[in-house]
Amino acid sequence: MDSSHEIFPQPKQFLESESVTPYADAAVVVVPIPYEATTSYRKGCQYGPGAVLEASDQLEAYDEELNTSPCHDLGIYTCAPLADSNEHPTLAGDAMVTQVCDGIVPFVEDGKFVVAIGGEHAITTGVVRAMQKVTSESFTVVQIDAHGDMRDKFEGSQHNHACVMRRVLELGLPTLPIAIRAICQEEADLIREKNIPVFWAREMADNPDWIDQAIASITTEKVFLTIDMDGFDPGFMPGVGTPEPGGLGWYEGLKFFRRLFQTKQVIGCDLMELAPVPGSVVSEFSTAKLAYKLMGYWGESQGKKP
Ligand SMILES: N=C(N)NCCCCNCCCN
Ligand SMILES: [Mn+2]
Ligand SMILES: [Mn+2]
Repeated sequence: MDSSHEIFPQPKQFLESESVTPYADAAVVVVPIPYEATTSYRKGCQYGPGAVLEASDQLEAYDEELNTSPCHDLGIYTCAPLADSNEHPTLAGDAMVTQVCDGIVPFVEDGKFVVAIGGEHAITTGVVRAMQKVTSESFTVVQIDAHGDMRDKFEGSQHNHACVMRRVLELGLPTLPIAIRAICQEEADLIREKNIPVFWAREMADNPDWIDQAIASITTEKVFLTIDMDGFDPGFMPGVGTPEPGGLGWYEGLKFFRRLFQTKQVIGCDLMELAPVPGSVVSEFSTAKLAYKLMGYWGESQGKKP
C-alpha cells in the first residue's frame, strides 16, 4: 500500500510526544480497534485504544533493557481506528471481522509489524485472518488470557469475546493458551478432546520452567501473539472486562515475550480487552508500555539497533 491511505489531519499517533513517522518510513503500524459489542461484565474496552494512545505520550522513548528507542530506531505509524464502536455502535461481529481483516492485510503485505489494540477479544479473529491471508505458512496463535475463550457461542453470538479462540481453532491454526484460570465445562471437554496444550495459571505459579516448556511446545516457526490484558494479574492490571485473580506478573510476562521473540518469528500481535478504570491511568499506561516493549522485542529480533 502506498502512503496515499494516510488521512489528514493525521490520527493520534502512538508516542507522538517523542516522534512522528510517516507510514512509508515506519517498521511498526499500531492499529486502534475500538470495537465493543459482546463484553459480558465490565464495559468500556471501546475506550481502550484511545486511552492507550493518550498514555503512550507519557512513556520514555528509551528502553533501558534493550538500549534502544523503538520510536526512533523502528518508526511507528498509527492508522485511523478500524471498526470503531464509538462511530458505529451497531456494527455486527461478522462485519467487524471483515473490516478488521481487510484493514490490516495491506499493512502485513507491506511488511509492517502490526500491533493491534482493542477493543474486545472477538476482534482477534479478524486480525488472525489478515495474517493468514498474507502468510503462506501455518503459525501458532499464542494466547495470553485468564479465559479459554473457546466456547462455540455465548450470549447468542459466535463472535462473542468468549468464543474467539474457538473461531481461531476453526481456521485450522494451533493455539497455545497461557495463564488460563477460568473456563466452562464445554471448554474443558474441548481441551481434552483436542489435546490443547494449556498452560494453567495455577500450575505456572509452581513451575519455574514454564517459559522454556511453553516455547518448546510450539511446533511452528511463525507465531501470532494475542494478549488479553486480563491474562495479567488484575492487581496491576485492573482495567479489564472480566478480572480473574492470579495471572502473569509484569516481569514474568516480559521474560516470556522477549524469549518468544528471540526464538520464534512473531508475525504480529494484539493487546485486547483493556477497559480503563475511571480515575486511574494504571491499566492504560501498562498496556501502552507493554505495546512499546513488544515493539522493542520485535526490533531486537529483526537485528535492529540492539
Ligand atoms: N472475558 C471472557 N472471555 N469471559 C468469558 C465469559 C464469561 C463467563 N462468565 C461466567 C458466566 C456465568 N453465567
Ligand atoms: Mn480474558
Ligand atoms: Mn480473551
